Amino acid sequence: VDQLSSQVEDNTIFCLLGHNGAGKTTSMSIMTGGLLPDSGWATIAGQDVVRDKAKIRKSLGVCPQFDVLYSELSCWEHMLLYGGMQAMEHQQCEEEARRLLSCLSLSSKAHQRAGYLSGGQQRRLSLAVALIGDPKIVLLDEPTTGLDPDNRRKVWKLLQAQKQKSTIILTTHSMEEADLLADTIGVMSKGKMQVQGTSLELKQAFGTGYIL
Ligand SMILES: Nc1ncnc2c1ncn2[C@@H]1O[C@H](COP(=O)(O)OP(=O)(O)OP(=O)(O)O)[C@@H](O)[C@H]1O
Repeated sequence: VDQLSSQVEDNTIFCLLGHNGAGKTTSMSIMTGGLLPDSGWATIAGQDVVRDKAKIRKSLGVCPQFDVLYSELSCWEHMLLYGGMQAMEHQQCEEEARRLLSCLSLSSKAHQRAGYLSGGQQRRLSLAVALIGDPKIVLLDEPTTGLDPDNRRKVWKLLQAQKQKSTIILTTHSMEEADLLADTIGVMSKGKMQVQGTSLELKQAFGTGYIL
C-alpha cells in the first residue's frame, strides 16, 4: 500500500473496491492494528490506530476476510461472547443476538456449532458478530463473498440500516455492491488509491453509459 490517503465521514458506508492483490486487506489490517505501517498514520475517531489500539478496539467491529470462529461454539454462544466483549447488558445482548440472527436467516441455526455451518452461514455469522453491540466503526473485509444472491441482498439491507448507528468501511470486488451500498467509493489498484468519489461522480467522470 503506497501513498494511500482517505477520509470517511461518520455514519456513511465507504467501499474499498479493487481487484485481487490491490491492497484492500492490507489497508484494513493497518486500520485494525493487525499490521504496522512502515510510514504514515491512520486515526479512528481522532485516535491513532497504533498508539491508541486498545481504546479503539472497544468501538470497533471487524469481519475479517477469512472467518475466525470457534468451531465448538454455537451461533448463539458466539453472539453472547462478542456482545459481552462490547460490554452489552445481558438482556439487551440476547435481544440483539436474536434480531441479527433473524436478519441474516440464521435463527434456525442458532444452537448449531459453528464448525457444522456451511461456508455462507459461517460468513453471515462472522458479520453478525461484527455488528453486535453497534460498534461505532465497522470494518468488513469482503463480507458477501461466497453468499448466494438472496443472502447477499439480506446483508445489503442490514448494512444500509446499520449505517444509522455505525460508520462502515467494507472491501469488495463487486461494482454492483459498491454502487448499491456506498456513500463513497475508493478504487484501489496496485496498492494505490486510484480514485475516490460518490458513485455518481465516478460514473460521470469515467462511465461511458449504455449503448442500445
Ligand atoms: N504479509 C505480507 N507480506 C508481503 N506481501 C504481502 C503480505 N500480505 C499481502 N501481501 C501482498 O500485498 C498485495 C496486496 O494484498 P492484499 O491481501 O492487501 O490484497 P487484496 O486487495 O485484499 O486482494 P484480494 O481481493 O485477493 O483479497 C499482494 O500482492 C500480496 O501478495
